[in-house]
Amino acid sequence: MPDRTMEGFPSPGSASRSGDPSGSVPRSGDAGSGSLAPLLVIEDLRVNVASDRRSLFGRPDPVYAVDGVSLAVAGGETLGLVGESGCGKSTLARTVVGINQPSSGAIRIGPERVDASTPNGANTLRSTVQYVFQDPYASLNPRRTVRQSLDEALEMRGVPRAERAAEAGELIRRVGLNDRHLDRYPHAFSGGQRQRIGIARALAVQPQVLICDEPVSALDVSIQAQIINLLETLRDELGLGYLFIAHDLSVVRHLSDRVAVMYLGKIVESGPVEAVYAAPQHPYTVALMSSSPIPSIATRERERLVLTGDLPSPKNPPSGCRFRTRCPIGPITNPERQICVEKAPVLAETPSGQLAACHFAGEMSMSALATAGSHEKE
Ligand SMILES: Nc1ncnc2c1ncn2[C@@H]1O[C@H](COP(=O)(O)OP(=O)(O)OP(=O)(O)O)[C@@H](O)[C@H]1O
Repeated sequence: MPDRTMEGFPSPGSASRSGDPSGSVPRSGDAGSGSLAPLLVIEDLRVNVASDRRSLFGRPDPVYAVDGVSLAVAGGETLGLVGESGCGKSTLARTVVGINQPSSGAIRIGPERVDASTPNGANTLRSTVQYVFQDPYASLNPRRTVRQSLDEALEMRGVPRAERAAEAGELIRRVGLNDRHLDRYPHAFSGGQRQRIGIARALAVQPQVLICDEPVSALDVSIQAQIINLLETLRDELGLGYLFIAHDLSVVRHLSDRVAVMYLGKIVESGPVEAVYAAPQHPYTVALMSSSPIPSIATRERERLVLTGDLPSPKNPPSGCRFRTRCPIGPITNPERQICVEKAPVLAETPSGQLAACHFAGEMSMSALATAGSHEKE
């Protein structure tokens, strides 16, 4: 297994992890959990973010911020989710925990389909999947001490009152704080400590899956490493599955077994993290990777692929391939690229073992960037 350790991210657990599915071939058509039994399964999920209020002009047209996404996360593994701002990562994550309602598709916990709009489904989700927010301060009640916040979650789990103090102590120590922190309010803590408390609160319900939505991007770099290491340790010790959303590709690479790349509401590439980082098959992934300062995926004389234009709006996605308006493969006027205008590509297995949704998958590589049209040298 390749060494995934990096400066600032000592990784005691990852070297000995035997369940790494990097070499396994995911099921065709989704970003599946490789050879491990999936805990959380997202099937063909669509999420309409248009307001459903009627106006004089009737109901607005649907706006699918998530449009046909299938993913799976197994216990003890991390699925990284990357893509530029506005591609739908948070909408997907919020739908999985029941904050947003799906328009269609399914969410399963193991074999059981859960519907967050029913009391039973909401309960199942709350007790199995927990959200770790980018800003833990926003998720902690400023008027409650840490003990009170943990107590609430422990009560929800049905822990008897007499046992809660001991459990709260265990939880706070598990995240690297200590008992004297329990009777303080959130404002008394630093950002990193608050994130530890947010994680302790998530753990209090004994979830199986954590949705980590940019959990370290608001923290100082030195603190980021500590929180990443804590998440890694918890995953390995408790067998948790993580859906890990981040912009920092180095962090995603360090923590993830597999990675899924999202563009305008759809997964455009997914696979074992080493395969995707070493040889991205979708031109969007190539562009993302080329803009990231990760030494091992950069050529010696780094080439940077610069995408032109902004991410289109999900209100009005391009026909055919959604990436075609920014695709660096070649002019869309080329007759051979008509297919990109006419037909939406589906995720299909590539020779290198990952899935990519591109009619020309693999035609643009990191090493070919030097000959690509829109690139810069650093
Ligand atoms: N409640 C809403 N009403 C209207 N549009 C929305 C709503 N929620 C999300 N969107 C739109 O859906 C798209 C996806 O947003 P989302 O926040 O999920 O993206 P993201 O990838 O998580 O971005 P970031 O990395 O900046 O958090 C965006 O175009 C956004 O404007």
